[in-house]
Amino acid sequence: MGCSGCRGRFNSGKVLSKASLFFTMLLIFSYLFYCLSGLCESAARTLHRQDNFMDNDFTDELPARVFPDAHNGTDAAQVDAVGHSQPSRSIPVSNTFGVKRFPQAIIIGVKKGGTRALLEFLRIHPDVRAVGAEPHFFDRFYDKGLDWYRSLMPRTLDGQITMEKTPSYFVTKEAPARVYSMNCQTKLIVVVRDPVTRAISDYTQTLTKIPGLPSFQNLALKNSSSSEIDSTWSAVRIGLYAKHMDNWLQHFPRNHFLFVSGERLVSDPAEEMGRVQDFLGLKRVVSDKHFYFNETKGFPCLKKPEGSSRPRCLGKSKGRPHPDIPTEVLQRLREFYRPYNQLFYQMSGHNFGWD
Ligand SMILES: Nc1ncnc2c1ncn2[C@@H]1O[C@H](COP(=O)(O)OS(=O)(=O)O)[C@@H](OP(=O)(O)O)[C@H]1O
Repeated sequence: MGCSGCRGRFNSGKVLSKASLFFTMLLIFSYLFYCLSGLCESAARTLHRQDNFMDNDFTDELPARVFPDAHNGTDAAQVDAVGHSQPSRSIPVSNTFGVKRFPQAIIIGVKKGGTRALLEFLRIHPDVRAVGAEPHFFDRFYDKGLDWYRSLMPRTLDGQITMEKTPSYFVTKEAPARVYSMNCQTKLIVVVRDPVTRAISDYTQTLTKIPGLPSFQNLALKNSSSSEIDSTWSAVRIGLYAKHMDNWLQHFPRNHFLFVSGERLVSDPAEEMGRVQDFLGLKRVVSDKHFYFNETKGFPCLKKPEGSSRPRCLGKSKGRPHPDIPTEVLQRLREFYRPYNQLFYQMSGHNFGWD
């Protein structure tokens, strides 16, 4: 009895353990099948993405070294329709699939051109994976070595493109040779914007950090009695696109570059994204169905993705109101930039119509 009871228990135990083994195997196979069909990867990416579309004065300017979590978005804030950050509630997902690769494409500039918008729009694409924060490897942290740089990259599966954006590369003398020595096939994207508005945008950003900053006109002109532009001021110098481009063209052929219009990225993001996807050899997945114009923000934002409660705009540091600048100073700046712009139109093969 005891024995049969035991046997009985043993038998039912055997049945139970067989059943549980069967269900465990079933679970493992289903999970493997799910992952092999790429679904678990995209689920993980969805969670990362929701975290990564955040206020960018925060991520843009924080190098990877200081805040490594910004790269996978695990400690990020979410941004609502008008750019208010909210604490992230999603579960961090550790993604161990794929391989960390050097970026095949880099957004190298220009500062305040619309680089964050471009990167975040690209991240909707299932074949693009990008670092959240700016790595600043080719300008500030080059001595850390290529292995350090690669370690910052997200893992990618075959066929996916790794990307990063650091707008200061465009104006860094050493950057072209350094990028070339990493990979001479690197695709380079430059988001350009009218250099006058770009300078004001740059100044507006500095003003938020240094409230007692002299006026724009004080900094832009060599002295108050002359109308000579001070091209040593970084806000002015960065806008000499032809000069910086010349440095890049010493190392890379023209067909390695794509010039994105910062203005059109705002007025017609889908069209501009079409060009970018073609350049990267990607299927045109990001299209007008992903965007809507947010009246409060005054900029295009991403439509509410499936399963998310909120549409997504860039953070409040993107699309700040600019101070009024005297007309004669604007006029003077336009004259100053005109010859450089003309040269840049020739170099890029595109007239951006800033004059
Ligand atoms: N969709 C959308 N939403 C918000 N802002 C947008 C968008 N598209 C382009 N822009 C413009 O991007 C400008 C900031 O450029 P960057 O992201 O390159 O700045 S940074 O260099 O990374 O600091 C930012 O400049 P400011 O308007 O001067 O703030 C915007 O004009």
